[in-house]
Amino acid sequence: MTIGIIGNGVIGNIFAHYLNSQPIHLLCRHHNNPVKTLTLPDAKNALAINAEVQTIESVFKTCYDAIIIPVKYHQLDSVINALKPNLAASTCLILIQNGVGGGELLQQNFPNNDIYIGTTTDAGYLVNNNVQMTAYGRLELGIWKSALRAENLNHTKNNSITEQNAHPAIKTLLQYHPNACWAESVDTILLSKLAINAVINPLTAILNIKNGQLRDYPNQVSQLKSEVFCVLQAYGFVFEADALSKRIDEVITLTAENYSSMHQDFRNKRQTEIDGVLGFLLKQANILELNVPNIVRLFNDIKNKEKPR
Ligand SMILES: NC(=O)C1=CN([C@@H]2O[C@H](COP(=O)(O)OP(=O)(O)OC[C@H]3O[C@@H](n4cnc5c(N)ncnc54)[C@H](OP(=O)(O)O)[C@@H]3O)[C@@H](O)[C@H]2O)C=CC1
Ligand SMILES: CC(C)(CO)C(=O)C(=O)O
Repeated sequence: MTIGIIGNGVIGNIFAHYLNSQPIHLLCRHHNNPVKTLTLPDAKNALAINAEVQTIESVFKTCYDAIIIPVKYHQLDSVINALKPNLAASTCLILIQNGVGGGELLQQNFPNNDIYIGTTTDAGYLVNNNVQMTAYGRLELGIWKSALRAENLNHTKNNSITEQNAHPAIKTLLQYHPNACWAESVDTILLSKLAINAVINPLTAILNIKNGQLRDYPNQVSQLKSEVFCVLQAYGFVFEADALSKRIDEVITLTAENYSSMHQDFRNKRQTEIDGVLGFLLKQANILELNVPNIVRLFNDIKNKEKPR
C-alpha cells in the first residue's frame, strides 16, 4: 500500500512515524523540503522519518491508495487546487483537521473519492527541523457523510461503511496508531473535538500559556465551556455535558506540556484556525440568537491580532 501525506508538518510526521512499515510519500509544495526527524515524548534521541518527499503536483505519477491531509483549516483550498487535476478516483482521502467544514469542501471537489475524517489529540510542535511530539493522543476515524447539518446529525448516508468494510488504509491506520478507534458517527467526533479546541486553543493563544496551565484559569475555562456547550446543544448535537467537560479536562492534562496549534500559529504570527473553530460556533450562535460574550471576545481578540490574510 502506498500512502501520501500532504506536507511535512507536525501531525503528518507523527502519522508517518506510526506508518513507518508502509511506503510513505510526503507531498510538499516544493521538492527541496528535507525529511524531518521526530522526538517522541520523554525520549532523548530524535528518530529519522522513513519517507520520500515528492511535490504535490506530481501526485499523478504514483497510484496512491490513500492520501492523508493533515493541514490547517485555511490551507485546505490550496491542497484541493493542487490535487484536483491530478487525483485518481480510486485514492481514498483522509482529512485530519481541527475545526468544522473541511469534509464538505472535499466532498464538493472530489465527489467520486472515498472520504474519511479523523480527529486526533496527538500533539507536538516544530523545533528547527525536528518534530517534538509532546503527547500520544487518541485518533478517531469515521466515514464522512454529506453535509454537517443539524438535521443530518446521526443519520449517516454512508452507514453501510463500517470498521469491517472500511478502506484498507483506514484499517492500516487503526492498526498502527497506538490509540485509534473507529467512530460510527463522524459528526460526534468532529463536534466533540470542536468543543475541545474551542476551549483550549483560543485561551492558550491569548493567555500565552501551555495547555496544562489552563488549570490555573478555572473560571475562564468554565465560562467558555458553558457557552460552547450551549451553542452545540442548540445546534442539535446530543451529548453528555459532564462527560464532554471531563474529556476537555483530560485533554488539558494529557497535553499539559503542549503549546496548542493555535498558540503556535498566533505567537509565530501565522494565520490561525479560528474561523473553523470559534468562527463556526459564532455563526451558529448568531443564527440561533444566543448570547456568547466570551466566544465573541476571544474570536475578536484573535482575529484582530493574527497575521492578516
Ligand atoms: N500540532 C498539534 O499539536 C495538533 C494539530 N492538530 C491539527 O492538525 C492539523 C495539522 O496541524 P499541524 O500538523 O500542526 O500543521 P503544520 O503547519 O505543522 O503542517 C501542515 C503542513 O501542511 C503543508 N501544506 C499546507 N498546504 C499545502 C499545500 N497546498 N501543498 C503542500 N503542502 C501543504 C504545510 O506546508 P508549508 O509549511 O509549506 O505551508 C505543512 O507542512 C490542523 O488542523 C491542526 O489544528 C490537531 C491536534 C494537535
Ligand atoms: C489536542 C490539542 C488541544 C493539543 O494541543 C489540539 O488539537 C491542538 O493543539 O490543536
